[in-house]
Amino acid sequence: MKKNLPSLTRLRIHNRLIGLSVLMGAGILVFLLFFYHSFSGSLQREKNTQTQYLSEVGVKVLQHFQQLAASGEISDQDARRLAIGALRQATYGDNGYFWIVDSAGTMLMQPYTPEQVGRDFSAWTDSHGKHIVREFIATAKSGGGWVSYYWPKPHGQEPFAKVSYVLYFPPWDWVLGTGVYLDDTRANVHQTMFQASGILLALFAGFVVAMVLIGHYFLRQLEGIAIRDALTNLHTLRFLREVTPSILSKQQRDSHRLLAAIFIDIDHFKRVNDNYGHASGDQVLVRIAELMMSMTRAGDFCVRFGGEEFVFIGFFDDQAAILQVAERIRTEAAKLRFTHRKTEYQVTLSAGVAVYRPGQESFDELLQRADQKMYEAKQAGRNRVVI
Ligand SMILES: Nc1nc2c(ncn2[C@@H]2O[C@H](COP(=O)(O)OP(=O)(O)OP(=O)(O)O)[C@@H](O)[C@H]2O)c(=O)[nH]1
Repeated sequence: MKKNLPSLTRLRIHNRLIGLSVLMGAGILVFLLFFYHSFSGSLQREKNTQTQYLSEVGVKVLQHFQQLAASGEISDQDARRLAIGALRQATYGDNGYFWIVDSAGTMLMQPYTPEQVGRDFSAWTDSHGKHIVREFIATAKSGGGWVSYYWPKPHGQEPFAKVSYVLYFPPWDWVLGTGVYLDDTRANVHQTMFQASGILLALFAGFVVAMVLIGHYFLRQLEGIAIRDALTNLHTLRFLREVTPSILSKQQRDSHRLLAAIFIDIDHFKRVNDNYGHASGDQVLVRIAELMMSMTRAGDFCVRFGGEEFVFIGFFDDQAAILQVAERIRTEAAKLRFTHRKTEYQVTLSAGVAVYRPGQESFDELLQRADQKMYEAKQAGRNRVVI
């Protein structure tokens, strides 16, 4: 009999592991959705803060040149020209740039559409009909802030949703703005999400592999506990219950062979414990178990049924073969020599044999009959096999 957990138990454990993995996968998906939602929100806020910060830097550049003019180092006209020149060069990010209008709505600087410079945009509306330049001026003059509108990207015609941070520079009566296109932010979110999902999926895969390996390890440990008796290393009664259906179906497949149970009980075992101690009793149990195991062939197996009761389950060609095995276990057991503090002692055992009657009885009834035969062996004087 293979040393495996019964298939039903294995199936249950596997189903639980699969269920756990599916649950974890769903958890990761929910986490990714939540992450996507909160990350796109916070990235948008972060980009908005950046545009504010850049506008403030832009105003500092204006201040710098304005102060040079105020100190007389350069003319006011040169200061304005140099400031515009510096900010025209200062592009950032994917499609970021500075622009400047005056408070009358005239475009003073736009790096990508220089033909617009000098034109009056005060009445200009974006593709959604919004008077954006008026809003720039009003927002900037009231302390600065963000304005949403539609504007083409550098080197393009099609307008895209954009958010600009606008600030007013009173000395020159200029409005300066910086901005981000919302779809650029979204593209950033998608790229980051793609990377994050890759990392998470790799971690998840690693976790599943680790879980399978750890699960496999504990399964092996459990198999050992559930299948084998700790003292004798024989199969447990629980294991016998689990494999009963497969024993019976094997019997149906090999119906020409006899399925037999040999019920074995050590005679006067209580005396061994009483006379030589429990550890000696354990030693006897271990040696008898080893003896039984040595008699097994492929398909047979031995079970520790109770304290000093064992069952040998096997398939045999005929009744003589069953009796031969039962007798060999009995006679070989009687030859075993045990010692306790230089005192030598031996044990005998009684065995009851029953052959399965297909269609007439259950497996439990087979065991009961074997037990009954063993009882008869005890009654008849012990150290014998009864069939
Ligand atoms: N050492 C040891 N003793 C055990 C173990 N399990 C059960 N026993 C002992 O086995 C003994 C069984 O005694 P009984 O049921 O009276 O049977 P017996 O003395 O073998 O007498 P018969 O079966 O009538 O021949 C008890 O003393 C139990 O304590 C075990 O794991 N180790």
